[in-house]
Amino acid sequence: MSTALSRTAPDAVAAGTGHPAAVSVRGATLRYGERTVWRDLDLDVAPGEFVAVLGANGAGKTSLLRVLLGQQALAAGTAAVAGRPVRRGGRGIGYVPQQKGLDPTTPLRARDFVRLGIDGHRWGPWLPSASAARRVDGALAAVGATGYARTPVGTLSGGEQQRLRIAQALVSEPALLLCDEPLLSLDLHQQRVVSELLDASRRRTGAAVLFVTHDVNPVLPHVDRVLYLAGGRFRIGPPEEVMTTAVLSDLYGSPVEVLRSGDRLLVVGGAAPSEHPHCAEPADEPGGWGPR
Ligand SMILES: Nc1ncnc2c1ncn2[C@@H]1O[C@H](COP(=O)(O)OP(=O)(O)OP(=O)(O)O)[C@@H](O)[C@H]1O
Repeated sequence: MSTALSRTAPDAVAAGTGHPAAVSVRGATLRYGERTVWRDLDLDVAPGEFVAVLGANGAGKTSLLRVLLGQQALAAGTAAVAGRPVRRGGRGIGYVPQQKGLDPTTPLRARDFVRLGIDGHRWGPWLPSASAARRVDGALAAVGATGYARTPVGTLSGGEQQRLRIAQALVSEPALLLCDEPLLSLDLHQQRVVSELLDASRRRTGAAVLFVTHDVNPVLPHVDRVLYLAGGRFRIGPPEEVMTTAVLSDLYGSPVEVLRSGDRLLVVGGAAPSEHPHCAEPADEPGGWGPR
């Protein structure tokens, strides 16, 4: 069932651009074996648009990013990036993967790790390039990592490594940024810095942002629309349309309450209906007050 509340991207980023959608997903169904994770998903993301992807553990958020990266096939439907069918290794996508600590022995300095975002796909020796080096310097500075540019990445803290992943995703100025819980491990100040950085970057370059998160609050000021996945179904629209008690209760098929405190949202309750016993437990509900 298609449950888009507002299928059209905001005028400010969609109207009159003449460009294909940054992301276009049609009638998409994702299955792992017998299990349907989500179905009949329709999603258009305009260049420059910031879409937060929300949903309980196991709702299929990371899987959606993997589909757009060409790493996961759909059971039905189509997915295109910048007007072209998705394919593995496609250029023009910056990806911040879900965080995993880097091996302490990883033989890379921080700035080399960031530079992989420019030429990591190439075989053979790196060609020194002044402009690539300038870009790396700029990306390091933007995430506040200049001070440890020469430090081996594996010896850095989780938050410091996370800043480098974000710099690596931004350094090539991609047309599409896929961010999988990019604020994890970051302190409050860095959460704000990184959220504002992603927002400024998409405004400057016209990159679309798909931002998977369990807490919409840190990015709420920047979000154009929310894609909420639950129990194989979805809702998409501006936060004020999707993040409501009525809409989320309907989506989950059980009582959910959305509370507001100032400009922050708290989602209480929610048990994702599931076609799979694996997912039949009450959802660890996203959308909480603040950083976890
Ligand atoms: N390669 C795979 N083979 C089989 N099942 C998978 C595979 N990848 C993911 N799944 C299952 O699909 C479901 C969705 O996984 P996914 O990682 O996309 O969820 P998510 O919404 O990102 O969850 P979380 O919030 O916990 O990160 C999960 O139940 C997961 O176990």
